Amino acid sequence: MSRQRTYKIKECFYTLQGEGAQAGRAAVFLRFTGCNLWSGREEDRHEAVCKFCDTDFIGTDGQNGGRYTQVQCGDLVQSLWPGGGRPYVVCTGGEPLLQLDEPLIGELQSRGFEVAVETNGTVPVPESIDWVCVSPKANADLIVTRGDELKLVFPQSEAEAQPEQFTQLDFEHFFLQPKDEADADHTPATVAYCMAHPQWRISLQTHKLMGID
Ligand SMILES: C[S@@+](CC[C@H](N)C(=O)[O-])C[C@H]1O[C@@H](n2cnc3c(N)ncnc32)[C@H](O)[C@@H]1O
Ligand SMILES: Nc1nc2[nH]cc(C(=O)O)c2c(=O)[nH]1
Ligand code: SF4
Ligand SMILES: [Mg+2]
Repeated sequence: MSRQRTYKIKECFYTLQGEGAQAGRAAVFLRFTGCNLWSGREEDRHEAVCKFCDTDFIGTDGQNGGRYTQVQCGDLVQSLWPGGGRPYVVCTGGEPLLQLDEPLIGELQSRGFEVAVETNGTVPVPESIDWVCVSPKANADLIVTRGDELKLVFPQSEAEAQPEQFTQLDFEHFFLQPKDEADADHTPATVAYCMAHPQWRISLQTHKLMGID
């Protein structure tokens, strides 16, 4: 008996894209389980490559979470779109490119969806994706050097994660996104950097400001 591959989905929900050049646009978010830069367990955070993550991406216990085949995943995403407009799905995680592949992208596109990805840039990007957002991380090999937007969390102390390291790469948009941290407000420093370096725009996490997912 042949077994169909399944995708492990943490959660899937309909909201507005909060960040970057598509901020404000209605989107289905498809959050994949797992990441290559952190286990997702709080007790491992201090030794993770990526230490500032704001997301729970372990397991399949979120809203609409579960293991889905390609067609089931398409059904789920399509069921959350209200109709009208240009259907938009943002694949995120965790690191979505550990699982998202050409067959699933094709499945979503065949249902009329424009397919976006939020990636840390350490995993090759399938050619057919419509919108690529890369968010580089210090101490992680950046292999994705082109795309639609580069969205750097700011500040990061390491030399290799300074904004100047990325300005020659082949992206349409360059964003700095203030690092969301419990006891510090990094917005003023991000504002100052963008004003001093006009190639960069600020990306606020507007969903958090609006109190939506
Ligand atoms: C949770 S990540 C998932 C996708 C992928 N693993 C990545 O890192 O791009 C989604 C976006 O949130 C950003 N992000 C994560 N933690 C953040 C924080 N504490 N403050 C601001 N942005 C954060 C990431 O850099 C990325 O742009
Ligand atoms: N509304 C909303 N916009 C987002 N943009 C990127 C997100 C992510 O976690 O990848 C995110 C998210 O979690 N919610
Ligand atoms: S790479 Fe993305 S999902 Fe992974 S820990 Fe960092 S911000 Fe979170
Ligand atoms: Mg998020």
